[in-house]
Amino acid sequence: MARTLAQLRADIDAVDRELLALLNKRATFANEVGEIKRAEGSPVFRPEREAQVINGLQAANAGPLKADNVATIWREIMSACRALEAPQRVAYLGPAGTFSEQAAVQFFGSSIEHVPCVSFDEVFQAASAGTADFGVVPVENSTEGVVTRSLDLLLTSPLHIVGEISLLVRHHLLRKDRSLEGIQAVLAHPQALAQCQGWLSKHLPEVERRAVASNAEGARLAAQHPEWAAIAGERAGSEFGLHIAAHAIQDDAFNRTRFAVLCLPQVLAAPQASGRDCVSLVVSVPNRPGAVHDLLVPLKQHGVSMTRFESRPAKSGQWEYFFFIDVQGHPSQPHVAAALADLQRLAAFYKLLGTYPAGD
Ligand SMILES: C=C(O[C@@H]1C=C(C(=O)O)C=C[C@H]1O)C(=O)O
Repeated sequence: MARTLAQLRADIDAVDRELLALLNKRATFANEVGEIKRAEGSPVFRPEREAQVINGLQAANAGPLKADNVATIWREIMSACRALEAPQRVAYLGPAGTFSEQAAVQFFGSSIEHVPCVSFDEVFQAASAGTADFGVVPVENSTEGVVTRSLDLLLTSPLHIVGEISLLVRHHLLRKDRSLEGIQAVLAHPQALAQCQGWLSKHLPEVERRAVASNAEGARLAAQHPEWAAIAGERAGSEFGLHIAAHAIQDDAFNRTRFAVLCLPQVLAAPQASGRDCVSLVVSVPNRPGAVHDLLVPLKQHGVSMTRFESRPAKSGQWEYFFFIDVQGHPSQPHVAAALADLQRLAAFYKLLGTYPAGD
């Protein structure tokens, strides 16, 4: 005979008690791991280990839970276990409600200490000076391309990349009012204004577009000035009590932003191989014909695939460039190590930005 609602709920309650006991047992083990790490002076956060835990569980998952949900649940479990070892302080472009904050929470789980900053420069500074253990900054958007300030800061920063996360970015027009009537200015971070320029030109062609330090800052100001609207995500809207006057106004429905997770090598050295890894580096080449072509030959020769190639002006006034390159693999793999060694030999400037488990 089918069980009643009350019986099923009693079964769920019993399972929850078992889960709670098991989760606490897991947390006790993590605490012990923390003691060993403290004695050794080794890092609390081990992204490659967390990636292996999630990949292993997804492979073992018999369902009906979906693989994505398994990842989300365990990311939170590991975040709580990690916080027992030591709280991780994470810097990002604030205030509360930014996509950077969402990226930080999605990457580290919600058991972190938030260090909201007013600019990307301050995020780098907080993580370099030790006010935060990690920094999270956007590096690339699928509509607008690279986030130039982040790349320029990476070039000279002592921080290295230890992880990445990509978010689907949906921008809404947020306002005290629900209508588009009487809007005198639209406030947002320049990246968001650029990602919505088609919609703005069509629906609010005469309205001033005003760049502010972050989308959440725009939302905060729009909450105080009913004649202003902000472009930001849902998180910022609810944070500042605004209505969605127009939904998903970004020009590309699949608009995504990729964020890099940064820290000092003393906080966390390059993560070991997780099985699905990425290497980021920046190089420059001598200003002669064929130099860029020559640089890429070792990648082909050693069978290393390149997933990104971006150029940034070297600011020398000489039409010289830095190239930001991502390749698949880990330096512990001989073909990757050989390709990187060749690259280093050919480049006039070479800096390894980081080795880390590949994001989604
Ligand atoms: C428990 C550990 O510390 C942290 C927490 C983990 C977890 O909860 O599984 C995994 C890796 C670390 O980020 C560990 O290193 O094994």
